[in-house]
Formats: sequence, structure tokens, C-alpha cells
Amino acid sequence: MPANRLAPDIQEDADPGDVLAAERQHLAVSRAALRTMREHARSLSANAAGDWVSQQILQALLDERVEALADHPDAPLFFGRLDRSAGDDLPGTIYVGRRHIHDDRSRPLVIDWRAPVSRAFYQASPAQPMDITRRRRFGYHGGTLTAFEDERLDSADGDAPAASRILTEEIERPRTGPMRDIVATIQPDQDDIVRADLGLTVCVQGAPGTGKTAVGLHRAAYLLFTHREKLARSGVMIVGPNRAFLSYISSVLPALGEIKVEQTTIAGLVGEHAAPEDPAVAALKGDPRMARVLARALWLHVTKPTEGVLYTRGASRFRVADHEVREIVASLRGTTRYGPGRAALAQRLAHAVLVRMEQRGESPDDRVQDAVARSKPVKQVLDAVWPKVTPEQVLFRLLSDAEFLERAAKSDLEPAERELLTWAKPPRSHKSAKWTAADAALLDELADLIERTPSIGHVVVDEAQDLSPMQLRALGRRCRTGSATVLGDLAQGTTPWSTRSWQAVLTHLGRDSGEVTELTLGFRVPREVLDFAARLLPEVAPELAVPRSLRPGAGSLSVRRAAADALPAAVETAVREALAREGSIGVIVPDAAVAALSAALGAAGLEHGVLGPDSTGDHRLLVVPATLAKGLEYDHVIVMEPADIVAAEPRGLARLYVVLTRAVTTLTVVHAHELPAALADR
Ligand SMILES: Nc1ncnc2c1ncn2[C@@H]1O[C@H](COP(=O)(O)OP(=O)(O)OP(=O)(O)O)[C@@H](O)[C@H]1O
Repeated sequence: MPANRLAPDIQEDADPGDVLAAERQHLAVSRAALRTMREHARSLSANAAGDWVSQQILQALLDERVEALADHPDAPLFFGRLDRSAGDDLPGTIYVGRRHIHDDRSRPLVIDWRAPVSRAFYQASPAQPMDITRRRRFGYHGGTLTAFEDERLDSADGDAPAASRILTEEIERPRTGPMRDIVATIQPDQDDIVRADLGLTVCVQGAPGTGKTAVGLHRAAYLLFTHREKLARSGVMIVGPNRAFLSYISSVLPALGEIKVEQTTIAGLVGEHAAPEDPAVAALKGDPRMARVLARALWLHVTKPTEGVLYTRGASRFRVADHEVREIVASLRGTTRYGPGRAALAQRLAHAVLVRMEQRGESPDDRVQDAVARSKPVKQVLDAVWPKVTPEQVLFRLLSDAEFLERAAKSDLEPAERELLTWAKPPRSHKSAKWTAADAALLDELADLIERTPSIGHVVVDEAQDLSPMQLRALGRRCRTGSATVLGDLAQGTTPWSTRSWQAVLTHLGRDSGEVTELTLGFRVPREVLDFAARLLPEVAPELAVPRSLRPGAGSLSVRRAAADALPAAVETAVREALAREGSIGVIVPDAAVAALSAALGAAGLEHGVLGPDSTGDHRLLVVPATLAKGLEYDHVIVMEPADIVAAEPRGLARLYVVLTRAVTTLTVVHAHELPAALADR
């Protein structure tokens, strides 16, 4: 094989069977090379590192490398091939795959999909061939290469870009188990988002199933590849709506060779507090005005000094007058965070004492200054003027002391709002307080006002429309550099504080200049089902365009009415029909009906799991509470009693829109009560 041609020699006019055989051979060679790379990584010893700690670190890195080089039997090593005419020093033919694979002379057999040269696989078109003469896509069954499909881009013989069968089949492949990667079929507009610059805040509005989550995960993988060193230090984090969702997406990044990405929820980030709360109070606590109220509440703890410092050493007494202490405090107030401000005050008071010592001819050094800063007289002034406080103490005082709240709120909150915020029955102390999810964001804000929150290299936020301004601020301070990917759908907002505008989201994140991109083509939901669900849009998000689906899916929708007492039986029938077909089944029901329906299915001998906030949901048949369905998908979705789903919460129609858009192949709606008006007139 010549050096610039690391591909099998295939004649232009070869028989397709021979081409397939040659490509399979290249796959076998690549597999063997990957095994060798892995064995090599395994043979490396951490002993070369000098000390024990470095050895442990090196060993962990080597283990990671070995793990990243694992060959997943079901994931093809390459899915595309490009024949290039670029005339650069890269090979004329490249194979695009999940990771880089080289032979024993370091020549590339497969090139990582994230490498710049691979971009043409996703973006080249007859109009813009990007120096590609031919793009080949490969079809797989498990790990076996079964088909290929060529597209000429030099277009001498005028190939029209026909719909790719391999692409269609990949999109139509039934879903089982957790989400899988889409590297083989990323679309050009998705690829633009995946490869956007690290420094940008990219915000994506997308209808259900347009691939927002998939794009966010692939973007994380792309950034880690492209800015490996920088992000290895500063980290990448994915923030999703709940643990069930995280478990659903958990295998995508490892399949792409990225095993070091933290995946968490907003609660995982700001604190897992979850005491129940009136939605109106929660919404008010999520309001951005709370940021000003909290800042004032914290700084109200700094009071005007009434006494100076009297420091005694042996027979000598050194006095710093109260007016001087006042000047020092005034000069520090508002110029630093609260915690460093307190530390600085101690040092400045100590310095003032040292100046007195010098005036008396002494020459104290830094150690003396530190000792004075820690001394009792300085600490007494410190505790009186700039006391040490925790976020919990401040919030406790704010929510339990109406007079303090009034001082902190000034004109930011109306009297009625202050009343709403104040605890009717305050707990005895901050230690016994039962904090809510909304409180968690307030505590996080206070913690940052006290000590700076460390920032992360890149943050991907999914279902961002559901976050309150205060939660968005919590995220914004974790990506101060502005490197973030913000994903969501305004129509799927179900929290009391769900946003109506991406501009507002960006502002709360602290980014006024982020880009908002829209994904409009649905890959999940069949057209018939999406059109049905979209009838709710004029009510839930009239400003949004009606989503389009790539998938026709004729016969995918069935709406069935049953008598109230026959409802479980009707669900059972739908379940049995779905079980006769291929793929996963989600029975999405009002939260209050989960236990009863699960019991009914059990009594009917239908083995199933029940999705919980922390469960992995690895049964083929799952009962899913409506409030946990967000972000998930099932081949066959059975929705029970939409009217009850709508009635269960203030933004119930948006919840129903989420629920109706989870289906990949079929949606069966089973109801006894009237359907919401928009769905009823068919
Ligand atoms: N380019 C693609 N090729 C193949 N499948 C794709 C592509 N883009 C998205 N998909 C698939 O479409 C489905 C929906 O994707 P995803 O969950 O990322 O959408 P979403 O926009 O986050 O949806 P939702 O808003 O409903 O949560 C997934 O199964 C995903 O793998």
C-alpha cells in the first residue's frame, strides 16, 4: 500500500461484492490494529513516574487510555469513507470512525470523526464538494459491515443527492435500552453546532426529537477532542433534568471514547434539597430580583464599627481608633466577595496595629502581622463588624425575619411578595430548616457572594427552558468564560418559572451575546404523531414554528376512547399490541395513576418496570410518570388519560405536549375523559 493510500485497492468498476469484501478486510485490519494499540497501552508501566502520587496519577491515565481504546463489538469502528482530491499531505482516502486507529507505523487506518479532515463527511455536498470526489457510507448489523452506499460529489455524472437508505435505516432503527450516539448520521446543521468554537455560548431552540440532546453530547465529545489539554484541566459538565434522563444518556459519551465527563442535574450542582413548596413561592424565589435581595441581605451583616482595636503586647498597648476601623471597612465593602473581604479586614486591622508598632520604633515582620490578624482583639472587632456567616444562616434570617427581609428587599419586592417569602412557621434554626429546590439556588448564590465558585471549562445544559433565572445564574457562574451549550424547547417548559425567551436565558447566564440557533427537523416522532401533538402549540408556545418530521410514519397514531372502568383494560390491550412488535414500550400516565396502573399490569401478568427519579428503567415495558418523561423516547408510547395529565399541574398542556412527543414508531392515546379541546376535533 503506498504511504498516501491506507485503504484497500479497490478498482473503480469493481463488483459491489468485491468492494464489500475489501472494505470488510479494512475493518478487520483496523480491528486488529486497535487491539494492538490497546495491548500497547496496557503494557505501559506507571513505574517510570518518580514518586508514589505521580505513579497513581499516571496509572489512572493509562487505565483511562486502555478503557478508551476498547472495541465495542456493536459499534462499527468506521462508518464512512472519503475519497479526496485535496492534494495536501493527508491520505487520498480516509475512513471516518469513532476514534483514531493507526497501524504499527503510525499511519492512520481510521480517522476520528472530530478531526478537521472528517468534517467534509458531514458537510460536503455537490454544491460544495470540499475536495471530496466520493463519500461512502457503511451499513452495519451489530459489528458486521453489511452494506455501502456511494455518493459522487465531483458530480461529473450528475448524481442527484438521493435520500440515503443507510441514513434512513439508522434513523428508523428501533430503540432499545439507553440512547446511542449519532456520529454516523450527524446532519450539516447539527454538525455546525457540534463544531462551534469553544469560547461561544451556543443556544439551541429545537422542537421535540430534533436532536438537541444528541448534539449537546456530541459537542462535548468534539470539544474534548479538539481542546483536550485545556478541558482535561478545567472539565466538561452535562446538566440534565433528572437522574432517569442522565442514565438514559449515560452511554453515549463512553461509546465515543469520552469517559471523563461529569453528568449531573441542577440539584446535583446546587444541592439536592427537595422539600415541597407552593409553586408561587418557588417561582418568586427563582426570580432574578432575588439576586439583589440576597446581596443586600449578606452585606447587611457588615455593620458600622463602634469600637476600635486595642492590642496589647507585654506592657505596650497599641490602639487603632474606631474612625480608622470605619474607614477600613468602608474601603473594603463591596470591593471583594464577603469571605475574602473579612480576611482582608483582619489583615488591614493588623497592618494598622503594625504601623503603630513602627511608630514606636519597633520593626515587626510579616509573622507579627499574621499573629495580630489572628489575635483576640482583632477577632472581636471582626466578629462584631464583619461576622463569619454561612449561606444557610443568611437565608434562614431572610425567610424567618420579616423586618430583615424588608431591609434587604428595599423596593425590589412588593409587600405581598415579602409576605409570600416569609415562612409561616419558621424552623428553630438554620440547622433544622428544610430547604426546597428553589432555596438551593438561593443558597448557591449566597455561597458565591461569600466565596467565588470555581468555573468549569464547558457546560452543556439540557432542557434549559425549565430552569429559573436563579438556577441559570448558578450555571452561569460555573462557566464564567462563556463556554456553554444551552439546549431546550420553549414549548416544553413545565416549571412555574419556565422561560419564554432564549434572550432572557442568556442574560441570566450572564451572556448577552450568545447565538441562538434553531433545529427544526425532527428525527424521532413520526409526522402523524408530531402533527397531532403540535395542535397544542398555539396554546403552549404560539410564537414557535410548527415542527417538521423527517419520518412519515403513516398509521403511527391511534386514539381510543374507553369507559372509565375499562381504561386499564384498554391500556393492557395497547400494551399487548406493542409487545407483539419490536422495540421499547413506554406507558406514560398521570403521576397519581402510576401505582394503580402498575398493579393492574402486574395482575394481568405483564412484566414491567416503573420509572422512578433515580431508576435506570431497563425493562422493555416501562410505566412512566408523566413528569419524568421529558427527554426520553420509546418505540411505542401509550398515553393514558391526557386530561388528567393536563389537570395535574399549572403548565399541564406543555406537559402533555412533552408526553405526546416521546414516540419513535407508534403513539396510542387511551382516554375515558374528554381530550383537551385542541386534540379532540380530529
Ligand atoms: N442526525 C441524526 N441521525 C440519527 N438519529 C438522530 C439524529 N439526530 C437525532 N437523532 C435521534 O433522534 C432522537 C431524538 O434526539 P434527541 O433526544 O437528541 O432530541 P431532542 O431534541 O433532545 O428531543 P426532546 O426535546 O424531545 O428531548 C434520538 O433517538 C436521536 O438519536
